[in-house]
Amino acid sequence: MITLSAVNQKYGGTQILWDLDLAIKPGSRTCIMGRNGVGKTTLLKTIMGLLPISSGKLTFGEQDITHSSVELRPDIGIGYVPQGRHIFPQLTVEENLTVSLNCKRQTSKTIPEHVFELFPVLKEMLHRQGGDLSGGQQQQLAIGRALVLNPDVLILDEPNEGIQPNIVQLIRDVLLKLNREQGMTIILVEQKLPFARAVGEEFVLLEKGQVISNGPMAELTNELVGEYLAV
Ligand SMILES: Nc1ncnc2c1ncn2[C@@H]1O[C@H](COP(=O)(O)OP(=O)(O)OP(=O)(O)O)[C@@H](O)[C@H]1O
Repeated sequence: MITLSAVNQKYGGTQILWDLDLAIKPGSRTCIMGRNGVGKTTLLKTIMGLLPISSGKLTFGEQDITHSSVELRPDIGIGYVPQGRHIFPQLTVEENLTVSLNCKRQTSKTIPEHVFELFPVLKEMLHRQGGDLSGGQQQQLAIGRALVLNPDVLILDEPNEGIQPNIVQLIRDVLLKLNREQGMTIILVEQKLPFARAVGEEFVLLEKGQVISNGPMAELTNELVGEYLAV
C-alpha cells in the first residue's frame, strides 16, 4: 500500500498539493486524472521522492518514506516512467536498459528476457542509439528500463503522449498483462478517457492539488468528466 496523508507540496512559494490524502492498494490499477496543471505530475514526483515534501506523510507498506531519497525507490520496488520518457539519447538501447541493473534489488547482471518478450523491438534495436528511435520505440524503452528492476509498483506519467495508436494498444496490453500475471501495481497519469477506462480499475480525480473524487472506474460519471476533465 502507498499512502499519502495530508501531503502539502510547494514549488518555492507556490503551493501545488493541498492536504492530499490518497491510498493505493497493492495489485491495483489506478489512473490519476484531471485538467492540465492540477498537480498530477507533481503528485507522481512526490511519490517518487523527486520533490521534498513540505508537510504530511508518505508510506510504502510499513515503511515511512516521507523523507527518503529518489535513489531508494528502485530498491524498494518502485519503477518510474517519467513524462517525456527521458531516455539517454547518446546511449544504445542496451546501455539504456543496463543502467537499471546497478540497483540493489536487481542481482542479475543481464537484462531480463521478459523485457524483450513484452517489447520485441528493443531486441531488434539493441545496438541503436536511443536518440535514433521513434517516439513509440523510446516509450517502450522507457517502460522496459523501469521493468528491468522487476518493480512491484510501476508509475507512468502520460505514457501515450504523441504515440501512434498501435503502440498505445501495445502499452495498454502490457500494463494489463503485468498487473494480471505478476500482480504489479500500476499508477498512471492519463488524460485520454478511453485509455484511462481500459487500464484503470480505480480513478483519482485531482482539482487544484486536491483529490476531488476517487473510486472504481465505473463510478467516473459523465457529470464528473464534464465538470473536471472536459476542456
Ligand atoms: N518546477 C516547477 N516550478 C514551479 N512551478 C511548477 C514546476 N513544475 C510544475 N509547476 C506548476 O505546478 C502546477 C502543477 O503542475 P503539474 O505538472 O504537476 O500539473 P499536471 O496536472 O501534471 O499538468 P499537465 O497535465 O500539464 O502535465 C502547474 O501550475 C505548473 O505550472
